[in-house]
Amino acid sequence: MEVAAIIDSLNDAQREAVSAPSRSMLVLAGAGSGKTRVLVHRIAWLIKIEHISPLNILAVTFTNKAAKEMRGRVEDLLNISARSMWIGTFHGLAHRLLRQHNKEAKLPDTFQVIDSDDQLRLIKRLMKAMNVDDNRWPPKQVVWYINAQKDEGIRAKHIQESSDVYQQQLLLIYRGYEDLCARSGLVDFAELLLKAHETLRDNAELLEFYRARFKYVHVDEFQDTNTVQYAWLRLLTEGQDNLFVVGDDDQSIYGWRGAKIENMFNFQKHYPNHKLIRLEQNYRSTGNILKASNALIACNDGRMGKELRTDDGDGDLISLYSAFNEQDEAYFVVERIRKWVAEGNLRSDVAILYRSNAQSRQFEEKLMATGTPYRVYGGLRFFDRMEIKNALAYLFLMMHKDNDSAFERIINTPTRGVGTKTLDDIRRLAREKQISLWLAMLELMKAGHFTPRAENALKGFVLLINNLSKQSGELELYEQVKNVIEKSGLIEFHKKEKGDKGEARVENLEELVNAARQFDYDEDNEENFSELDLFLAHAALESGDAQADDFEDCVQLMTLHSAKGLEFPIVFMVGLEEGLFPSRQSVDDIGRLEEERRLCYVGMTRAMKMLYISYAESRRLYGKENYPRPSRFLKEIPSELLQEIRLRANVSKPVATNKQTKMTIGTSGRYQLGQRVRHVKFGEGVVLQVEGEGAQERVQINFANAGMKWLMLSYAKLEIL
Ligand SMILES: Nc1ncnc2c1ncn2[C@@H]1O[C@H](COP(=O)(O)OP(=O)(O)OP(=O)(O)O)[C@@H](O)[C@H]1O
Ligand SMILES: [Mg+2]
Repeated sequence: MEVAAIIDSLNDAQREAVSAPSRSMLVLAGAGSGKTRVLVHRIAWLIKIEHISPLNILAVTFTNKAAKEMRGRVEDLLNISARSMWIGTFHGLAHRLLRQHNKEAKLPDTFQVIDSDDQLRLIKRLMKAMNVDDNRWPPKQVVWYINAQKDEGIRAKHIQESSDVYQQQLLLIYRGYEDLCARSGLVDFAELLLKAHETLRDNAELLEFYRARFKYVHVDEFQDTNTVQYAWLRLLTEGQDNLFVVGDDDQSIYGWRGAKIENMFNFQKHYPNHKLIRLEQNYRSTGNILKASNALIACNDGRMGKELRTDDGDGDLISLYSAFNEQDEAYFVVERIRKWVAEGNLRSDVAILYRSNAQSRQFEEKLMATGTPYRVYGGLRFFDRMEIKNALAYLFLMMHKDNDSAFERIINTPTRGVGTKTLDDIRRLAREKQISLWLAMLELMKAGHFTPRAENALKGFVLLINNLSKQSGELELYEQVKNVIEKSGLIEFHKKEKGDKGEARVENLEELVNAARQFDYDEDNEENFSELDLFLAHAALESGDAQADDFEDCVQLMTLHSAKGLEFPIVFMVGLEEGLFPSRQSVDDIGRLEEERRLCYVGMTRAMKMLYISYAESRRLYGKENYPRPSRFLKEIPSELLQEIRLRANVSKPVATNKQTKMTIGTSGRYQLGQRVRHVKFGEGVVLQVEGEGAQERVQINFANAGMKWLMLSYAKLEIL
């Protein structure tokens, strides 16, 4: 009976993987073949049938959302709580380990995690202090360099001095950055992983402890592990033959961030006793979606080779829409969604997937204009929003006065009359004496260095922060947050802002109080850390998708990267244009191009029932009008699987009746969307929008040679073609 509950809903190959006697295992299989499902059922099997304690199980997933889901599904299968099981992302688990063993890790017990944004600020400040030319060494590239070293397990001390000026400077900055972080107890994301690895590697006792504890180690999306992550897994499992990984080489999409597809080959070498299981049945997508995805990925070389089939029918053809421009593309998508919802379906069935975050705005605007609830995953995460980061900075600073990045953020937010000169003086002293900005400020105040006006402003600030920290001891976590956003003046500050923006910021700040109220840390051995500290670490690590569950039924927007592992009945994959997808940077490099193709494969295989692909004939990108060619990936999909959507029948009609959108057909009725016209001077073009009435009637036309133009109809002589 119990066995049945765990393996009945699996096919033979899945069952074999789930119920195999303990040993290392590689489940190598394409998208939607049930790899993640196998992982969940394997864990349930170990606990229920093999009577393994959840304490002995470690599971690494790719996102916090996936981790939550995994825990939930195991609990559902077993009807028990799996709280004691370590399950999370590599970063989350590394953080947990470092928190519990900060002494062994040589970190102060109040170390703080900084996100990529903070990291960039820190680098910028450091480079300024070091007088480094940021044209020659752009800070973003410096950050990239440092993280790339850390992902490979390389510290500054491992790098040889170089006679190359450029390289040598990078090394000096890396060194300076390591010192700065060590001095101020700051840990960036790459550092979390590296430090977690070093801590285990260099502490035999600790390593023994964890090896004995984690008898069963599981990894989802193994193809996207980087060097340090894999080294960490190896340390934990050495000599134990208990590493259970699932992955798909065709879905490796984080090479640009240091992920090593080779880890899949390395695994086979390092765990010679492993069992290899292939899953070949796809349970997610229709036959046509699968055929199209298979054909696309077949264009890559050097694959490990996999077959995928489905017992499902062929389903609909894949719809292809060629839009005039990015606005038209968004109209099309949003109208299709409205139709879907009007037919009684859920909005959350629909995902819009794009290559770059900047593409989301068009869709957001159209969704907003039509009153369609939506949610953007990734992108600007809740905790990354400016007002939230400001509030968090107050919390940081009241806990840790030496947190310079928090200090910089709020010393004059809300504005309190601290000028650049005052701040520069503080920075200079801090640099000279190697002390925190906070201390430097106090010293200068004591010395009577400032003008009375600046002095007053700073006094107010010191009083505020000191009072906040004094009060914090007596308050619940959410009360502390509430106290901070009120007393700091942040709420007032944003209330005074004009328009919706300020209002939205105030709402977000209030939402932060909610987030604190709901914050629930379910981990043991946390005596070192206050609840507020844990909350702040959570804010740095949380990828923003955890809150999604609480929202109403909404359309899901996300980048292709963040769609990994997920599935949706309807997928719109947009912006299939050369230079966007594949990205501009990848088209000249075969390795990167193949990674883009895998990303396209990931996108297509998210779709269960319907897949829409679109591209725009003209697109504003980075402030410039472009006329891109359709993506080469479109040609790699067999044409008999594609169905082109004709514009007039599908777009102009529903849009025309919708008063909330700006697109109207115009009062004269002479011009239709998509109407081809000729202008004496500009030549041939296509009508995109008509606005206004009578003498004011204007029309927007995309001319093949002259680009986009608005013309007054009463003047322009247009010939209808
Ligand atoms: N044996 C099965 N019977 C019915 N449904 C299944 C079976 N195996 C998997 N599924 C379903 O198929 C879908 C895809 O499964 P899952 O997400 O585990 O695939 P995956 O291999 O992890 O995909 P990806 O590579 O995209 O991460 C899910 O909805 C899952 O519940
Ligand atoms: Mg999966």
